[in-house]
Amino acid sequence: MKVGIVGAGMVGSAAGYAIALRGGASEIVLVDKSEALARAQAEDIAHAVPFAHPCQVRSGGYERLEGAAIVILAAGVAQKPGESRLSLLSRNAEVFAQVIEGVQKAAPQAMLLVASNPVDVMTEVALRASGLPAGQVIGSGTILDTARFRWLLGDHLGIAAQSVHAYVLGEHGDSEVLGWASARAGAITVGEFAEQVHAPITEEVRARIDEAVRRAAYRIIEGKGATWYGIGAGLARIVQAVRDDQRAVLSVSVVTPLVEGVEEVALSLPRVVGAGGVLTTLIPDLDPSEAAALRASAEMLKDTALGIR
Ligand SMILES: NC(=O)C1=CN([C@@H]2O[C@H](COP(=O)(O)OP(=O)(O)OC[C@H]3O[C@@H](n4cnc5c(N)ncnc54)[C@H](O)[C@@H]3O)[C@@H](O)[C@H]2O)C=CC1
Ligand SMILES: CC(=O)C(=O)O
Repeated sequence: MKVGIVGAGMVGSAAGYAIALRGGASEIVLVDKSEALARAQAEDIAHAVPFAHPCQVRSGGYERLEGAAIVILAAGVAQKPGESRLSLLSRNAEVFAQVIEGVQKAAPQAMLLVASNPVDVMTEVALRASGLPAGQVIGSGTILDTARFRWLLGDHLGIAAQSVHAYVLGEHGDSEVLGWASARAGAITVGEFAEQVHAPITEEVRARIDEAVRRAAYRIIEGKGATWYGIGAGLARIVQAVRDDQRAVLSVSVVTPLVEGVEEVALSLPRVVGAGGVLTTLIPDLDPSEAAALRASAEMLKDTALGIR
């Protein structure tokens, strides 16, 4: 499968690298407004290929995206320390107007996988600009926040993150909702698991994990200027689910007909992802405070998206 990546900065290049290491594509094409950057990133990633799986890694203009099954959109500006994701909206919406036109000329059928922030609203921007079906314009949404949540829960419980089934819902951003009520460790609730291993999830533990997930990007950006490994791996995970028609349950963002009374809003819920893109959306159990928080997140995203229509 051919995968395009527009925006060969930290996120785009990390995604390309992770896809190459996972064997997620037969060809990867990097496009950037800086051709020199795209060329250098492609050459560097290609040098990892002999240690991984056969894959062509190239760079070039939009025309080189012809035949791509999926194109990752990671172009635009990123947050500066202390800046919120939502503050990037008008600048990145302008970038997307050019980028989506270029992608669609070369690869009109390609599924779009949006990473640029604010990713939920940018997913809606990409949907409206492309005219593709909603399930084929996928935002990485909370795939990264969910990974952070699972990692922290696994660490607290002393088990692999892979054995923790828990999702972050709503916005990929400050209003996101950690789904504690539906969280499972193995086949039991995280609360029951925590009691059995004598590591109770007290209010203090819960608050610590919530803060660590919600503020992760701010902390990492303060320390190293940007985040890229986690999202690179998350984007590669979504590509693999599509490529292999895995029907994996992943928390990703698509424009959703109805969430907690809010219509037509892009946000994250657990969704079945396969060859056709998002195939099914799942509504997890929510306690009343989670339902209210999800509604507030959906309303905020809806209002923000209406502001740029
Ligand atoms: N969804 C998520 O979980 C995450 C999203 N992000 C977002 O991803 C985006 C990219 O972040 P970074 O890679 O760190 O930024 P970066 O600045 O390293 O890379 C952005 C790239 O976009 C390119 N670009 C800008 N305008 C363009 C245009 N019109 N056409 C083609 N290329 C263009 C730039 O030349 C640059 O190479 C940001 O919006 C950031 O907030 C970052 C981390 C996680
Ligand atoms: C930057 C960003 O969106 C993240 O690391 O969550």
